[in-house]
Amino acid sequence: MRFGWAQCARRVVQHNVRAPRRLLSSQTPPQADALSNSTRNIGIIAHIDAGKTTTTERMLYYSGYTRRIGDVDEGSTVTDFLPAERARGITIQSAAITFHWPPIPPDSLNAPGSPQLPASFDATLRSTVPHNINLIDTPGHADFTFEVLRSLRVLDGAVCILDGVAGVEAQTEKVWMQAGTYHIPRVIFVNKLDRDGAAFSRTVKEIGVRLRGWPAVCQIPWWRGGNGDFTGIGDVLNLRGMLWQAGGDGRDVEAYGLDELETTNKTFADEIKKARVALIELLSEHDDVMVEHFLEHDEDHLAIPAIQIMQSLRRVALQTPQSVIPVFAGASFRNIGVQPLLDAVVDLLPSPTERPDPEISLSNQTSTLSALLNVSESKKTAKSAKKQRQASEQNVAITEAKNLTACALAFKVVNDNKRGVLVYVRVYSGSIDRGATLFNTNLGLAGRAPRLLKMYANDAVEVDSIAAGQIGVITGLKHARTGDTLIVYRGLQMKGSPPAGLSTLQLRPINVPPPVFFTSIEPNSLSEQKHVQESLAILLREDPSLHLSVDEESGQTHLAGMGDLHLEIARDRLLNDFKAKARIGKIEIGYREAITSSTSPYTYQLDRPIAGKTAKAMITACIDPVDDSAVILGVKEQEEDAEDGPFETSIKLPDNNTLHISHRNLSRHDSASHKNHIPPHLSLPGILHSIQAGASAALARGPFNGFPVANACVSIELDAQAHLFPETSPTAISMATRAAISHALRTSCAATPAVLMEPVMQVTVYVNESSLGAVVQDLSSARGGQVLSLDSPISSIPTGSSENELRIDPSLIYAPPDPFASGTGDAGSGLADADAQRQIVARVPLKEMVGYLNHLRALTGGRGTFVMSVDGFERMGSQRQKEVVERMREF
Ligand SMILES: Nc1nc2c(ncn2[C@@H]2O[C@H](COP(=O)(O)OP(=O)(O)OP(=O)(O)O)[C@@H](O)[C@H]2O)c(=O)[nH]1
Repeated sequence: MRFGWAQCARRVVQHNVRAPRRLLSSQTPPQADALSNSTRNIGIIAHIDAGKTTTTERMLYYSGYTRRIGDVDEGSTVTDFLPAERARGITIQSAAITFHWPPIPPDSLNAPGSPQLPASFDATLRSTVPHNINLIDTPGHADFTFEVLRSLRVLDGAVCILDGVAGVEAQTEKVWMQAGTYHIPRVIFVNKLDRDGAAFSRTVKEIGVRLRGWPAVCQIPWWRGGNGDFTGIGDVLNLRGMLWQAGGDGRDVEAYGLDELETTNKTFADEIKKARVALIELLSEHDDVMVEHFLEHDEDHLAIPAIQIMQSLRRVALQTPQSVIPVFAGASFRNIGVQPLLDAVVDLLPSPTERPDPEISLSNQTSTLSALLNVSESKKTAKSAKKQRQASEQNVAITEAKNLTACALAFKVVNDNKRGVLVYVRVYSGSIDRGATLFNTNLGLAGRAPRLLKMYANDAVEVDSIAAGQIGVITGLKHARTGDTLIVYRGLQMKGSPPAGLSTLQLRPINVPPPVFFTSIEPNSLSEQKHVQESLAILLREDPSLHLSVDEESGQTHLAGMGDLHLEIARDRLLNDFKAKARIGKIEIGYREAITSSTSPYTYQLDRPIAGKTAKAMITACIDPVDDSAVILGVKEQEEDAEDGPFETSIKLPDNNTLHISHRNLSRHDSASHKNHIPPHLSLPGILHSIQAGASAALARGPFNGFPVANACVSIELDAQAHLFPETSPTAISMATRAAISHALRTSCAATPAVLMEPVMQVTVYVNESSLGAVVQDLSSARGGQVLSLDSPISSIPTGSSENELRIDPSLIYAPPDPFASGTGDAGSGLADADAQRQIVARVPLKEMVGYLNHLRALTGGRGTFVMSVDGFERMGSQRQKEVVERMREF
């Protein structure tokens, strides 16, 4: 008998909805709450090539957004729309697309309002009502980890796609853990089960061991004909087999009930029952309500209704930390398994209203957004003068919070050829209306939002507002960058700013890792310079993990980034997308240099015209090395508040540098005393800002070989009466600071030479036992690395979050047998075999890791993989340093 899934298939076939853009423009916006509840902000995460884009294309097709399925290999996908992505077949930028699942029926396209949600989902699956899905397809390549991180911040849930042949790969593990640190509930889709060598069972066991969660197998593969042909799935919740028509577009699906399967394919029917028992047992261990259902149904695993299982799965998937991971199966390239995955997104992943309150920082203190909006939270007594002051600033913010009408995070900036710069935002509270004045709390600037858009990959629809919980785009913002917080404040004027405390409100910022590769950029001619600079400025707004500096001596511009592919893509975008005419140098490793001796204070006096106006300023600077041979990655810029007394402040700069500014005659917090010392046309915050800008510029180019300076403490002594004049402008202060510090750097280097520091990576290599010796030998001898640990993945669980501490014995995980697996138990899991997988963790200089993948593949018969991230910068030995310096001279 055929039944069940056909109903769902019909839903897809019949509702062949066109792109839903008409819908948004014609429809009355639904109530914000209902909209939030029916919204899923989800990301697709995985290792490179697992099939994220291929799966996303199917999602768009089945939802009715596209009328044909895009193909990665033909370069016709919707989400990978950049020419560089299409040319390489990889995702570089996370694309944000909105669609509905299940699709909105064509006959209700013009109906007013959005689909009504039932009062409760006790008796109905969520996936029976159309939901609004904002999906972000993220890159899988390690060079774009920052792109993934900034997307994770705005997601409420994620689908992790695994390659059923490769299993859990190195980058998957990394992104999985990153999503875990943001407490993002995740489901897994084991893809590519149609490929030769696909091993669902081994993959499921790897999920348990390497992703450190209990896999809840919701579907099992249906291999037909005894030859491993993957044609459908066994639906463990609904106890049925689902068969996709071979070679079709995936809309023709037939369902076979357990009774029918018992007669036609008993082994498969038995396996579905076994999977059901395992699922109920697993859920009962983590969900008391499931235990009750089990008892109510006379301890019959097969008698529990699918809806109760789905509700239980949802409860456990939303637990923090997530210890149960729902697992689905398919082959998106063959159009198998994508619709049930979409149902799972709606049924199992949370709506924005079910997510933890977003973290904020306010006047250097962390809190949450709802605590800010809830005045009572603020009235905490503070003891020290410093704390009282901070509390009072916070109270200002909190009493004024009633006027905060929206708070959003700009998580992505894209330059669109047709529409100009698009700023993608996630709104966390209130609603941004068209024409609203937004205050950027990172830049301290106000700007208007003339147009608001909803994005359908590279297609856009204009909307009147973006409500809380939604992802949308603002056009026309001149300065907003990725990572900036935008607020709407009642009564805010374009030139004004919100009250003191509120103007410092920031949603959780992301630390940008230090760049480790760089290249030089030179405009082909003077007339090209402006366009090259403007194009670079847009690239930097889009991607804060790119860094720009100008080498004063050679006049060259240096662009630094996270990896060679990262810079290669930036170069392509500059030359091909922005049509900038420039010469781009070779990609080189970004070293740092550290001074080794202190200098005495040196005063630089600037007295020359700037832009036709007389400019004067004096700055006294000295510099000390920080006694630390390895730079700890501390790139967060943070101003530390000094206690009361003479004015003193320390600002942490990237690369373990510190800027210390003092002024004997000023009091830290008595602004009345400032008026007596600081010329009226200047302000203390403005002066500090100019000094910081000058210091950053000076430290960007070291005295030894022009690499950025690391591990230095710069002290600036400011004497407003002696150093500031009526002709002193912020630019003059910045230039004088830069000159004073550059002089100090040269003095130090002349006394004792500076030393070079090189980026050292933490490398995790996954190899089979048989290649372990060769790889360890290569890492530690040929590459000068230091092996830190050598484990089978099961015993190498890092400590940290409690999620990471979950250890799972693979023999306790249920997984159906793979068609060609041998032996029992862990057969095919790759975990108990003699040639089991091993994990090597080592610290290796980045220079030695260039081109490592090919070498590793040669050493391991193509089976080894690795991930790496910057661990810090370390002083180089003199021979190594000499070689690098000689090579740099050629460069
Ligand atoms: N046989 C088979 N191939 C697949 C399947 N899904 C994806 N592929 C192929 O795998 C390759 C990578 O697919 P993508 O969708 O680009 O993978 P991705 O995860 O988006 O890759 P990045 O964005 O570069 O990380 C392409 O050649 C796809 O055609 C599948 O289910 N079966």
